[in-house]
Amino acid sequence: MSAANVLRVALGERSYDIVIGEGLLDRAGELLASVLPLRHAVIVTDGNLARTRHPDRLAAGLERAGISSRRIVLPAGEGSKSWPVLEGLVDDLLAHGLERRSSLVALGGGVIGDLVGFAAAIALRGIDYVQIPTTLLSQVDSAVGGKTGINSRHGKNLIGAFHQPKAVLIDTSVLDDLPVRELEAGYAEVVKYGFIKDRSFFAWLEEHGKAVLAGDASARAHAIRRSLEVKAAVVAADERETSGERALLNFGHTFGHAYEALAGYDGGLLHGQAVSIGMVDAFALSARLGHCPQDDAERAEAHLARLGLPTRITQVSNRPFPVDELLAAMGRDKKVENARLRFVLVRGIGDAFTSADVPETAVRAVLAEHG
Ligand SMILES: NC(=O)c1ccc[n+]([C@@H]2O[C@H](COP(=O)([O-])OP(=O)(O)OC[C@H]3O[C@@H](n4cnc5c(N)ncnc54)[C@H](O)[C@@H]3O)[C@@H](O)[C@H]2O)c1
Ligand SMILES: O=C(O)C(=O)C[C@@H](O)[C@H](O)[C@H](O)COP(=O)(O)O
Ligand SMILES: [Zn+2]
Repeated sequence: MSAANVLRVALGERSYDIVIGEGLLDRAGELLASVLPLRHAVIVTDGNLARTRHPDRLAAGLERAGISSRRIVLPAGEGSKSWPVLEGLVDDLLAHGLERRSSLVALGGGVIGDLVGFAAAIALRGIDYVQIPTTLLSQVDSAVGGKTGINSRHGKNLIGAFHQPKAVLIDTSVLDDLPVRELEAGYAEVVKYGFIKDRSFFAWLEEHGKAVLAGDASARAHAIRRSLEVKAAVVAADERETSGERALLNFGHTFGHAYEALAGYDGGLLHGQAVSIGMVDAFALSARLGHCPQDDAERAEAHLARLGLPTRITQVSNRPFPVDELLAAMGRDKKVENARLRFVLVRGIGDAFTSADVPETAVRAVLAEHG
């Protein structure tokens, strides 16, 4: 077991640590003791993870520090970010004597993290929870920042709450079990940080991205750490996405969420894949509007393609994605203000900004060209 490194998310009284290292599940009790006051935890995980050794490792790790646990296993997949699954989860918690000082532990990818975080936000008007992310996507993105929630038939993540975790425990070794397709999808959110904030990180990824996906421990550790540094700084600067800074983390998501909504949650299109395609659209839109050099747009797309990520919706779906339906879905984006869409655009790789000054004709042109 290698030494852990720690990153602080600075949010005043809601501040918390992200602890990163290999094999940390086995040390969960020692590392989480200070945030589990009742010495008991409810571990919520999904059916795929339940078939791995990780829930047992976590329970044993907690037990070693005298912390008992109970387990709830939910169905795997995006479909679980729904009212029925949320209701079942909260009902189970209440039926088993949940108390105000009880803590939930989300062991899983972004689906479990978003859902458990939301359950924690609303049960007894808010209890504590800890994130133990097990996918690349959740380790670099969803476990941090307190965006929790479920999907609606009206759109992605439209119901939820900001509710920060008490701690985030990242055991990078669990990624060894993650299917390659999931690893690649998570990589989209890694490269997003380079696109929006850090051109030299992007250049590093061009050189080492393949090693990250191949499981090279040192490359993986650097990619996760740098991603979290960017995310933690953005979240600390704009916790509730009010100043525009946090909206930068939504790069590619206005397009991506529209693809996900039209594909149907659990329709086989992964969030990271949709974000990859959406980021290519956002680069094309930025270039079309004269903000971004065409060379940068091409360099970004080439990298995603080389790393095995889709860059066009037609590569991952045979279904039609009519431009009017995509635009209607985009109109339900949470960044809409006065019925006007706000886009995250780039001046080039590493320099993102938001703009409401985007003619619909330009968006239509990008969608028509890329569909
Ligand atoms: N809250 C946020 O800030 C935020 C950020 C990004 C994405 N998200 C959300 O995250 C979700 C996507 O998360 P995801 O990509 O982690 O998907 P996921 O949670 O569905 O996990 C992907 C798959 O991998 C399996 N799995 C998880 N860990 C595993 C492991 N270690 N070994 C083997 N299998 C494992 C899961 O069972 C699932 O089948 C989307 O709903 C997205 O909207 C939220
Ligand atoms: O943390 C954020 O802020 C993000 O936007 C991160 C995104 O990667 C993530 O997909 C998030 O859930 C999208 O947020 P939403 O507000 O558009 O639902
Ligand atoms: Zn995302």
